[in-house]
Amino acid sequence: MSIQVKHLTHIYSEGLPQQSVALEDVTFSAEDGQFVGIIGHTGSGKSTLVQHLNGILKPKSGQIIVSGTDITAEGVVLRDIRKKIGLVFQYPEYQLFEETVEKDVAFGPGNLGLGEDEIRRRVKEAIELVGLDYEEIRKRSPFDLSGGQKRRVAIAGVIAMKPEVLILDEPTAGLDPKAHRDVLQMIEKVHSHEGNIIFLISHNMDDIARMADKILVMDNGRLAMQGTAEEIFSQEEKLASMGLALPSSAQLMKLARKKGLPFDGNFLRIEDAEEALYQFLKKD
Ligand SMILES: Nc1ncnc2c1ncn2[C@@H]1O[C@H](COP(=O)(O)OP(=O)(O)OP(=O)(O)O)[C@@H](O)[C@H]1O
Repeated sequence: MSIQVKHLTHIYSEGLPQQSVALEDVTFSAEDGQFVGIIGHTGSGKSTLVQHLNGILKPKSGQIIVSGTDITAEGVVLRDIRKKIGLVFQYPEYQLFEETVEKDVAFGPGNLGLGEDEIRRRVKEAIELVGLDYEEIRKRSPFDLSGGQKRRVAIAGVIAMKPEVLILDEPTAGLDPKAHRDVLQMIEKVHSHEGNIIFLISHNMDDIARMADKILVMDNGRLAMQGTAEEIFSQEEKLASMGLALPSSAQLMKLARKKGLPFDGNFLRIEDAEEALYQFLKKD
């Protein structure tokens, strides 16, 4: 599986006084198993971009080639694209609607035309992958669950379709710190289990620095930067000009360096900062 996005441009309400150029000439690619983080200020075009990847939005111009097929071409069957490319919207729990968790998670695979046994197997696997107890939760109403549980059930519904590409638009928005950590761990688990391409939109630089193999930085509808966490977060001034900060561990160690403490490195992960501080403090 590979995705190539070429010169993608999208304009909302084109020709009307309120027209807005949400994407302009965006080009990048993602390969099998890659974890792609997408960052950028509010309104920079992140959600608009990912909604093109599974055909919800059509571009004004440009192409999206999914394993050799241009999904923006006339006559492409969107159902086939959505089998391969799953999108978890912001606050996906608002889309839960069935009476039981089991039925809700089964909805997507049911639409794929799979047999009952295969649907049941996938539902169980997806519920367990998102860290919920299948037997305990399957007959419960999704509406009686906690916020974090609802979010997981909604994500399980997309995972159960076994998408080759899984897109998550701010999956931890509004969750408390524990649920935030749990959902991220779950995403890492799904990624290592399924080996799919993941696109993760987040405002949390620590999460992106930790998880992404490749980062796309959006700014006013343009792809302003792309690269590894090391490449992106070594350009602090450029990020600041786009309203973006370094991960908090990198900021902390920068402050320590300013105070004359001998910390070299970028400290993109909190564990690296902890280890350096620990080694420093335990000396003599
Ligand atoms: N349905 C729409 N109709 C008109 N304009 C829209 C629509 N959706 C988004 N826009 C505009 O397109 C631009 C990009 O919006 P988008 O939601 O893609 O940004 P974003 O980076 O995902 O923002 P956020 O971080 O706040 O979710 C913004 O200027 C926004 O106002």
